[in-house]
Amino acid sequence: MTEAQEGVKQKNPWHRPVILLIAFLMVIGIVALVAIAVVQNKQLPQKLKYGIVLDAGSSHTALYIYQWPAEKQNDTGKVQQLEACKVEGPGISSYSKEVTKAGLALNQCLDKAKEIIPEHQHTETPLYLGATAGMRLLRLQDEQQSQRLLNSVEKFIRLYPFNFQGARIIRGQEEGGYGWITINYLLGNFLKDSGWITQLSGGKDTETFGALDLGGASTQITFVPEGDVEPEESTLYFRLYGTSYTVYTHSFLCYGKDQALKLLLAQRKESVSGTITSPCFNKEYTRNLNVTAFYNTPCILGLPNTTQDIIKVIGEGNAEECRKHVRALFSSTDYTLTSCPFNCVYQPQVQGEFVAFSAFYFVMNFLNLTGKEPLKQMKDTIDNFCARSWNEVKDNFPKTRVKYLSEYCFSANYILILLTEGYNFTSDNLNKIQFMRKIKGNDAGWTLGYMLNLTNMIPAELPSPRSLTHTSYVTLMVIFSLFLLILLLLTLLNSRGLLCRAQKGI
Ligand SMILES: Nc1ccn([C@@H]2O[C@H](COP(=O)(O)OP(=O)(O)OP(=O)(O)O)[C@@H](O)[C@H]2O)c(=O)n1
Ligand SMILES: [Ca+2]
Repeated sequence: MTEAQEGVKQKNPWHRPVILLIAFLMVIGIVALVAIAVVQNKQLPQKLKYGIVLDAGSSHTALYIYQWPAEKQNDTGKVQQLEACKVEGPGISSYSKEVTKAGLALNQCLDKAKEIIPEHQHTETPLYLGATAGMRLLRLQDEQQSQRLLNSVEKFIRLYPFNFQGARIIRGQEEGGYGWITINYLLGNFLKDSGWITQLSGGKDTETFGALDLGGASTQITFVPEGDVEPEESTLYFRLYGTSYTVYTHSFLCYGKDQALKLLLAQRKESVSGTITSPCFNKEYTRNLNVTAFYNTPCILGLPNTTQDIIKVIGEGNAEECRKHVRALFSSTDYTLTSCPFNCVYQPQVQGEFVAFSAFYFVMNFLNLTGKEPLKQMKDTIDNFCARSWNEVKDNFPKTRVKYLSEYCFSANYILILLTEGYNFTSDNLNKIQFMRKIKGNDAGWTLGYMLNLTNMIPAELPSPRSLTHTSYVTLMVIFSLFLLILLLLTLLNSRGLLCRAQKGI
């Protein structure tokens, strides 16, 4: 071996500790890259789970089927609505005189659930039935009858193979609270990014949206106020994904759209001939009311003072006048259960964004008023609609159900007054309300929140992260690639320098 060869060997770059360190770091870098890729792309076994909720509302019942990947049940936004089935006929409270029929009516939707959910999972699929304001009113009228009705419905549902968890009347506060959970869960507001990079940096809490629900027999408002929430009965405390929320909620029984219409018509004193005129229906519209059936609600104290069995309602089509009649509902103590609704019920100032669903959406969507139109434009649209004659309206919307169509003039004015004079939205913050029926393919309503809660699918604390979010994954990949590139360059530069020096015999 020549002296020069000996020199090159002695100065072989792989013999230097710095080069060994670089090589060691490169190996670590490669192992890290492979590990990240494996963790990120590992195929989780895809077992799907199912849950069923029956929403027994005052005007109708609907069955919802939810689905989620079993392994990810505590992640936010993983539960999806698979199916919504509308039960034929009215709400269950309408069957108080023929209780067995209430259960029977559910069979079509329950059969559908049996078809959709794989048979081997039927017995493990929880099924809940929650009844709302229609049943709350029936319970006030006749508690035993409402229990008999629920028992009969339960008996029928038990004929199905699902894991039935019982039928119950949910409280107004629960209805509001679960609606609020549903929309914020679907909007991803409880946790914007559950990736561990975000979590390590303290996590980012997002503002929640308030929830506005207008049913047939009650209406709910639920939101996180800026200041304190005072009365205990209007306060909900939630701890979700590591954040505590103090939420204001109130449910106004009798102030759903159908009961409010009854209150409105009960204000009118009928003439001797048994007719009532109302500015809240289109001109030329007439409706015959069966006095005992129509006024048979605990929201109205006593029947109207009439000898007639039938009262005829005649539309006048005047929105401005209609709003005056509606306003009276919010201050009147004559006919209502609650002696002092709205004005006397404590409510903190509305703040932040809101989602308004159910009848809020149906009515505003019909009038093309779901685009955050200014208050003036809302009023003009409603005024124009009410001023149209019933025959013209009917001809223009032949496909819309007459029951809904005939009430849009009243409903729109009711919504306007409820929002601005009941809940105290102003022309400045009315545009913070988004009227929505669905969020990412899921119906907005209390049912999803109810199921999430009862199946313990919303953890109080942050679940430990299992895999990376896409952002975290890409960031890590870029960092490690740069790291490897720099190491490679350093190695090249270093070995070239050494080689040159070796060749020169330095
Ligand atoms: N396309 C539609 C569907 C429903 N409605 C009306 O909207 C109201 C509320 O419907 P919904 O939210 O389904 O009420 P329920 O859940 O049945 O009532 P509650 O929540 O008070 O028990 C009812 O008066 C119904 O007639 C409407 O105007 N247009
Ligand atoms: Ca409802």
